[in-house]
Amino acid sequence: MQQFLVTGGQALHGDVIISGAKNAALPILFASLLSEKPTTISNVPKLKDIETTVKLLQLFGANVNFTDNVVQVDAGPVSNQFAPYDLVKTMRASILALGPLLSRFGQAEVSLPGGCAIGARPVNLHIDGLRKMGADIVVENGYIKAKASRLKGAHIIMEMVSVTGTENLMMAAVLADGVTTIDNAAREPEVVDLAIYLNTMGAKITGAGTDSIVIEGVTSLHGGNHKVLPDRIETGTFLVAAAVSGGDVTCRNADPAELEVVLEKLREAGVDITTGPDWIRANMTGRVLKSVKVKTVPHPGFPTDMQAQFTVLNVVAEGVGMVTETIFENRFMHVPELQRMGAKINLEGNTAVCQHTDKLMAAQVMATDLRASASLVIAGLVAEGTTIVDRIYHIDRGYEQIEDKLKRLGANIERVNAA
Ligand SMILES: CC(=O)N[C@H]1[C@@H](OP(=O)(O)OP(=O)(O)OC[C@H]2O[C@@H](n3ccc(=O)[nH]c3=O)[C@H](O)[C@@H]2O)O[C@H](CO)[C@@H](O)[C@@H]1O
Ligand SMILES: C=C(OP(=O)(O)O)C(=O)O
Repeated sequence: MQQFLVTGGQALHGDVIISGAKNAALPILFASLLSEKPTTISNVPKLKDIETTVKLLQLFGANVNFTDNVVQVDAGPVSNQFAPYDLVKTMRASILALGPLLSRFGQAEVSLPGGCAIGARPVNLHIDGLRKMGADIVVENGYIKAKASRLKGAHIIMEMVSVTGTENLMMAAVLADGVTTIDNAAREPEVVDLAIYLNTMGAKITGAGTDSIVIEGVTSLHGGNHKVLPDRIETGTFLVAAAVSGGDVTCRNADPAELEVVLEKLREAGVDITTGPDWIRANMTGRVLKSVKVKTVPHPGFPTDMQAQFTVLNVVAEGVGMVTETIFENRFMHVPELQRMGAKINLEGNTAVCQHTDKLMAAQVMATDLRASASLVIAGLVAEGTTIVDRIYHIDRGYEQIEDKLKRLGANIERVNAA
């Protein structure tokens, strides 16, 4: 098992190149199953979750080539619609195979993904939506078994805003008979990127980015090329690391429009934020970090995937900061680990009340999920001594070459094999 050793005390300085978004690349790769023709997807981050997705696509029978952040998929030969537990358990987003497989082949059997450290994470909305489109679905022995000779367009009102739920139903609707409307749809930039990719292949989707998406079914898709949008959460993570360490970092290949609320919160925290068309600079030199109040909500609100990073920001900042989590019921697993480093945080229901902590102290801490891991690394950057972060396979799910990128900014971080 690998660990990070992070020695605190260096302010981050310089430029960092932002990778393509994991949460856009994943649905887009699964969407390639909808076409019999080859497609090429670029700016795909090299991550554990992407490797898992490639394995799943290959298992279904697709020819996949992944070189230099470009994935070529030929899903023409796909003949198997079974997603086994062994692969699905390592990546919840595997549920995104369900919509495309069912829509193109009339059948799919996908393991239930189950919960994870941040919560129960049910998939009832995916199943309900597909049933509304005429699918016959049973859930037995831990598998979702779905059949439909051809899905039919339907009016689906999502009970709650679900990102992958919206994506799964949008993909399923692309080859359905008739028009599907998804109301109370997720508005995340990754949903928009998926719609752009699908439209490039001949789908007829309008309204992505609003809460009402309309999909006019077509009989087949052609091939196409698509470049995945920049990862807004990776961007936000580096901006927070710059702020917390008192540094000056410019994120390149980034999109400020995707991160408006996060940038607003960083400005409120006293960070000098400047932006250009494809860059964002966070300069903290000679400035005082002030605590902020954040509450996670679906896009365009403050993202839950930035919550753990802002918890650390609030611990280091002057004053009392509040972080309220409304999306997932258990997304504070980083709090006890940060407390082990001396962070003054009180959990009051779904709010973390963070008091300014003069000095964080290095400790051995355990990563529990992807963004919790990022928060521990950021804390390590400012703690006194060398922090050991265990279970960094979580961070490898979602951050491409994080230690190399941090080192280039001056951080003292090493990946080692645990003794
Ligand atoms: C691969 C990917 O894109 N992951 C993101 C996606 O996860 P994911 O798509 O899994 O998250 P959802 O948007 O579906 O979850 C939002 C809320 O809806 C609930 N829910 C969801 C589906 C369902 O069928 N029933 C149900 O009750 C969830 O438990 C949660 O409380 O959006 C989350 C919220 O922005 C992000 O944190 C994840 O990084
Ligand atoms: C929670 C996340 O991912 P996933 O939905 O894949 O678990 C995340 O990206 O922070």
